Amino acid sequence: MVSKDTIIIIAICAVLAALVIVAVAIRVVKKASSTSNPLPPVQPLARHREQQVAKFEGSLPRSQTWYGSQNHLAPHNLVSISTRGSRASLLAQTSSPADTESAASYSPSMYNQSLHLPNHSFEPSRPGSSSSLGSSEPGVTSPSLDPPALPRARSFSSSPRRSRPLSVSSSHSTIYSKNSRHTLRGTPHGLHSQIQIVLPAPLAVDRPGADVSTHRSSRFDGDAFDRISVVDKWLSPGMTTRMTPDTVKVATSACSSNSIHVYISDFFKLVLSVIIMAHHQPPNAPILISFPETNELVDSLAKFITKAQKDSIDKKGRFTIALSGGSLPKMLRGLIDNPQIKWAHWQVYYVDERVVPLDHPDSNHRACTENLFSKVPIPADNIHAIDTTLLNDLEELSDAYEKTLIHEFAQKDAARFPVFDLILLGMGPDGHTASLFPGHDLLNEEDRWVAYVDDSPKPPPKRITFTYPVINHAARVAFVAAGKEKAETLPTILDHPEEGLPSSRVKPVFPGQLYWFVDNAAASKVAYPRTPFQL
Ligand SMILES: O=C(O)[C@H](O)[C@@H](O)[C@H](O)[C@H](O)COP(=O)(O)O
Repeated sequence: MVSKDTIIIIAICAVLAALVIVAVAIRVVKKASSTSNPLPPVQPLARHREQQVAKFEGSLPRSQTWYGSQNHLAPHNLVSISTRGSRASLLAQTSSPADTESAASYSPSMYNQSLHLPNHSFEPSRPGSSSSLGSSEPGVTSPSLDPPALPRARSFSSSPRRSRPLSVSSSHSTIYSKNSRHTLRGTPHGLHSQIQIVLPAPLAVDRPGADVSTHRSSRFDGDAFDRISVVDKWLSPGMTTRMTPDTVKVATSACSSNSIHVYISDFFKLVLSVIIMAHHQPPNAPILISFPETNELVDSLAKFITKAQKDSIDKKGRFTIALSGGSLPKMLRGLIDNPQIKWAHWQVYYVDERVVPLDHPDSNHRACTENLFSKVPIPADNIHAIDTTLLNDLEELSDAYEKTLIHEFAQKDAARFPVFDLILLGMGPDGHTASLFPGHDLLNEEDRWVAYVDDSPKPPPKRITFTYPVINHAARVAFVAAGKEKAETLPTILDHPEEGLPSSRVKPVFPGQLYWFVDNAAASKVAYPRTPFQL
């Protein structure tokens, strides 16, 4: 069954190939007629580029004309697709409103919502959009959860930076320059995960306040740098480009023999952008399910997990799940004596774990074993605990756990990051989740899959933890938060994500879905709309 995306891509390619043929035919005709027709007026975008080239060349010493491109998709440089009715087109700063309205679109009506390049913000799902747990109330959309302002990192000690697992490349690339580290952001299934194009300097956008010299001294870290992709980098801050078939036709038909390569390269960048962004969707809005009593929450959570494991096993023959500690293990008792659970197909990991022996009272593995695993027929080998021979070396311990993830995922899935079928999280009174604590440097970790802290504000101090790149690539992430002691924090997490608390930064990349299983006591002060529990 050909997927919708594939059909979109094929349609777009066919249209664009036709345009290329038209452009080449026009060039041939022009050459044949060899009459000197005046070029059409330079398009706003092309003019902007000429100005940029002149500015850039003026700023370079004679000897240096090329440098590793620095691609940093600052939000205002985003090229985004949005629809007007059934029309989709790349938004642009157009010379006149008329241009806006007259721009033909070439995409079918399947684009029924704004698509934005990765800026890590939730777009409210469309009112009445369906979810695997039933649809939200018609007409009620989730409040937009804007990207959080990153709090100033406190001086916690945590995992020093190291490149990602070598055997599995992530889609986040880090370019180190002499003076500073620039990290390319992008949702690993999004812009950065498929394409590698390195453009010469003049085509790289000037990041606000960027020091051009930094660019020139940039080096690509062989380990960390595995791919870079650019959208049209000539978009000046605040400028977006609307490229429509009309504009593209003009661009290609304007080609003279000595400039056709420029327009065609723009043309293919457009093609690339359209195809890539046709694939990119903003994260789904969280689904909040609140239960009057904890027991109802436990039963519904068990049904939810049962369905998730069935879907995964039916599709892949296995179910990968990661568990948190704290009160979560007790909330899993609904899985005991459940005949629908195929324990032999489960692969269980820990979202975080205290660096203590496995029989220590603080061990999450011990908590999960006492509350669940000792009561169900799950093979011991399917439970992946930490290597307690490495308790005295946090770096080695976190590396070793990361390697177990690589073994599980890198050799079975084509994804660039481990894609857990389900990750179960708790939320601490300070808004922490896993062992990711407010203001901690680990909140900004984009390369490591597993990191460590040795000064956790929640005892015990030494822990290893998944990082956001892993958490935010799961197919499903479910927070479980119950009790009135969560009532003060939950409104900040769901109603004011801009505060940037760690739990607010859990935003599974599309099509991942985030759920909150809470009781009414925890949600008593939350404004965020509830969704009825439905499988
Ligand atoms: O190892 C841990 O401590 C947990 O993974 C931690 O992130 C926990 O989920 C929260 O602290 C919430 O704990 P409670 O649910 O017990 O409040």
